[in-house]
Amino acid sequence: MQYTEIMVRYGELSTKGKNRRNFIDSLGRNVRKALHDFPTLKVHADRDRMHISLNDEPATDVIERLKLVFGIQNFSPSIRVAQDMDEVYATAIEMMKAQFKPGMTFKVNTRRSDHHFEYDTNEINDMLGGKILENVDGIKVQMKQPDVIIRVEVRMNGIFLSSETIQGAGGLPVGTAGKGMLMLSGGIDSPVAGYLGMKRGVDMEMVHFFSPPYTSEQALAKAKQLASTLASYSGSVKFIQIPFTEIQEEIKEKVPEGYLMTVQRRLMMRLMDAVTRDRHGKAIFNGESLGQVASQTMDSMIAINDVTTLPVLRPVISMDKTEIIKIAENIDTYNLSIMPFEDCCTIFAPPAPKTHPKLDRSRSYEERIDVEGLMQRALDGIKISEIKPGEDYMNAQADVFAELL
Ligand SMILES: Nc1ncnc2c1ncn2[C@@H]1O[C@H](COP(=O)(O)OP(=O)(O)OP(=O)(O)O)[C@@H](O)[C@H]1O
Repeated sequence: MQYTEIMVRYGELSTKGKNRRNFIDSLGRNVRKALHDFPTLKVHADRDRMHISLNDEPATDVIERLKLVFGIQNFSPSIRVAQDMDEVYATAIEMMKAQFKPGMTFKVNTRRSDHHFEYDTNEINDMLGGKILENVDGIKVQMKQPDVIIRVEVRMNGIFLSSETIQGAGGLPVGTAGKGMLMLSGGIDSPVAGYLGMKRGVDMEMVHFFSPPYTSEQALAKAKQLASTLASYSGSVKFIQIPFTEIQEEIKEKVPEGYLMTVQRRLMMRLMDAVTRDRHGKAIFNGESLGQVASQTMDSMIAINDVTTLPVLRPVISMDKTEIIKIAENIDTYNLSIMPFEDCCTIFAPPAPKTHPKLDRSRSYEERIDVEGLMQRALDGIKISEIKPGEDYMNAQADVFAELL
């Protein structure tokens, strides 16, 4: 069927009282961004619904993009006809025939915003229901949970018909919760944490620590590729890479082995604090899940959180690994995450890190290194780039990958 419009129903934002306008405007901006390469589309957001006029663009491509936009509860591809019941009958019958299977049930559900139209909602339901029964052999009416609901909307500019409701991504429009900074490693958990934060409306920037020559260009490319996958949910993301080699070397030299990991993480957190404040972010996000590894005990969190007063949000904190993996598969980050590239933390990880580090010791071991000088040099070496969905960072490394597979 040649659809003319997609009608979008808002998610949770309908309940947000006076913030509603802000939410609807953000959603409008995000939808336009997601559809920027379809220049003829027209997006119009009103109080209750958003209408996307397709202007002959193929609905299927637009539908795939819309599925990723947070703040959409669901949406329906629709066909606009004139305010003329004969046109309504013909289109609805065609719509029904296109999906009819023996034994199928249906009902008609009409809404009317143009109250001048000659028939009211009950009359339209009855008249159209009757025509469908006459013209589609074997179909039956059922009021409760029918297989198909033919939705009819009578508006000033025409009558809109739809029969399909496609699930949206839910959540809140990206940007409505303010800016946050994700600590993005190459692992499974942090991309999932980023996705979940974005789903709650956070405009997420991706921060990656890397340690050349101990970590390779491929490890960096992998983090960028993960950022590009996450960018599908917001249109684009900032990728902030922070050089971490000198810090790790100095810690390795001066800090006892049991506290290597804790002091490294304190320095990461100090840098996160500085970058987040500098870029007007409001919180730090990471992929920690309680008890998963040595750095993820509550004692470790006390010893590491000590260096920042910003909120450190951990969206996957209470999830099992299998639950995290399920989300990673759904959002298409899993296969990337399991590619075998060394992370800056694993290379400098001690064989037996303290799982319950002491706060006072963490502080005093950290005093052995030149925190200020090291941080300043790392901050001076930061590189920031804009990453968009669908960009390919791995192919540049294709030869190296081919050898590894
Ligand atoms: N190189 C890095 N750059 C940015 N953040 C990092 C880096 N390494 C670790 N982190 C952050 O610290 C968190 C804990 O890392 P850790 O290596 O202990 O756990 P993990 O379970 O392997 O997490 P992940 O699967 O996200 O790598 C990560 O989820 C991530 O948010």
